[in-house]
Amino acid sequence: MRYLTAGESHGKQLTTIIEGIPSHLPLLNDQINESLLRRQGGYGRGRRMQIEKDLVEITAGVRHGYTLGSPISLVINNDDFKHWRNIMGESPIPEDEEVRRTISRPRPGHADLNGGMKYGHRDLRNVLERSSARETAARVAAGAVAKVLLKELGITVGAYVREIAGIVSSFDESMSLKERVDIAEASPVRTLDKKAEKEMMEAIDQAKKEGDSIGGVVEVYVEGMPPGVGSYVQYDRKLDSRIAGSVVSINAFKGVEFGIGFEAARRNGSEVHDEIAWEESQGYYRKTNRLGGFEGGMTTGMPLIVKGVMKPIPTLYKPLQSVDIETKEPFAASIERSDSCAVPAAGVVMEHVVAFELARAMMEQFPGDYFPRMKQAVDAYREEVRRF
Ligand SMILES: Cc1cc2nc3c(=O)[nH]c(=O)nc-3n(C[C@H](O)[C@H](O)[C@H](O)COP(=O)(O)O)c2cc1C
Ligand SMILES: C=C(O[C@@H]1CC(C(=O)O)=C[C@@H](OP(=O)(O)O)[C@H]1O)C(=O)O
Repeated sequence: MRYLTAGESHGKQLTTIIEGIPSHLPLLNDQINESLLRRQGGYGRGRRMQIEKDLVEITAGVRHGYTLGSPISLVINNDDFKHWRNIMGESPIPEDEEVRRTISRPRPGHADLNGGMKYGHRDLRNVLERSSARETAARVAAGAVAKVLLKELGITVGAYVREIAGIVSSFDESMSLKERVDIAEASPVRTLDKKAEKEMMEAIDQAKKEGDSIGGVVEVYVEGMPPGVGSYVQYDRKLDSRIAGSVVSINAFKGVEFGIGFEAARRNGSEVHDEIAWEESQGYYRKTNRLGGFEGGMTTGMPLIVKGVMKPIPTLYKPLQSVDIETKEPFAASIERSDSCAVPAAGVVMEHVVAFELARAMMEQFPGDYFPRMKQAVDAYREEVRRF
């Protein structure tokens, strides 16, 4: 199972093609739209999100609300395109520089300069348009389909914000995923701690006022993964490693932690590893879940806990120094609009990116052409390993 996306930030539309989803999976636009809407929200977003209303059109692979087993194609329109029609080149290159809005000033922290050198684009807009996190809408669409598949298999995935600008949320870690998600979705910064929520919102306001930006940490929590998904036998089949790669592939994500994460480096082994127990109704389980649900590149059957670290947004209203590639003169970047904090939205992106990797691993492990057959195999496997 794999997916590809295409589309420029201010181009006509975003396209996602997913291959490998089994047939006979119930799938409706609304399930994808709910995810797209969530990604657009969150305190700290800029003006662009007031222009867009992300809605998916399923253009292939589904009939009468069920998947066909053929590639699924999803399209999301960019409403902002109407303002960018000339600039994005529907007609021949306009003479007027004002209309062309050519970019020769690379923004620190973005793909602009490296991408320009690599692809020979002297108009850095050709880099910016594709490297923009607008593309994450297309990835969320793919992840939303993966979430539908996982849910039918009894696997649920959610996300919330753990930290913004050094303000750390604390909460009762025995809460179920449903409890966590219900609280997060009611919070403007998608966090589980009311006190931290207020401080996080103040920090976003403050950063905005100062023309600065801030980052944070989001956490994805997964219930219902059977044990033994992924593999230890080959490096590229280790599920934790695949998840780490997919998280860092999200724009502005710079790190990943599983369970207690980097804290493991500071503790003794007895305070890190999770003791094993068995009980008739649930089978094998761990008495704690400090390793976040992974051992040996495979799931343990405990909830998965994955953190992603997002750097502050690189576009700052208080501009950073850079160099104009035409004149080689220094300049201070000028800004039209930007998010000041996209951590709450990025949590939704991470949830969907992780969901896709999990669905992919399930598809590799269980027969995946016809969904009812796959479900049967997953149920039989759950029963087998409970008694192992
Ligand atoms: C949901 C989301 C929204 C973002 N919004 C902005 C933005 O408004 N302005 C900006 O400069 N960067 C924004 N970014 C981050 C940039 O896209 C990212 O830093 C850039 O593409 C460079 O990639 P890198 O940080 O992974 O190296 C956003 C990222 C995400 C995940
Ligand atoms: C469009 C989205 O995010 C964009 C991501 C982004 C960037 O540089 O990554 C820059 C901004 O784009 P614009 O310059 O058009 O305002 C954000 O709005 C989105 O999330 O859908």
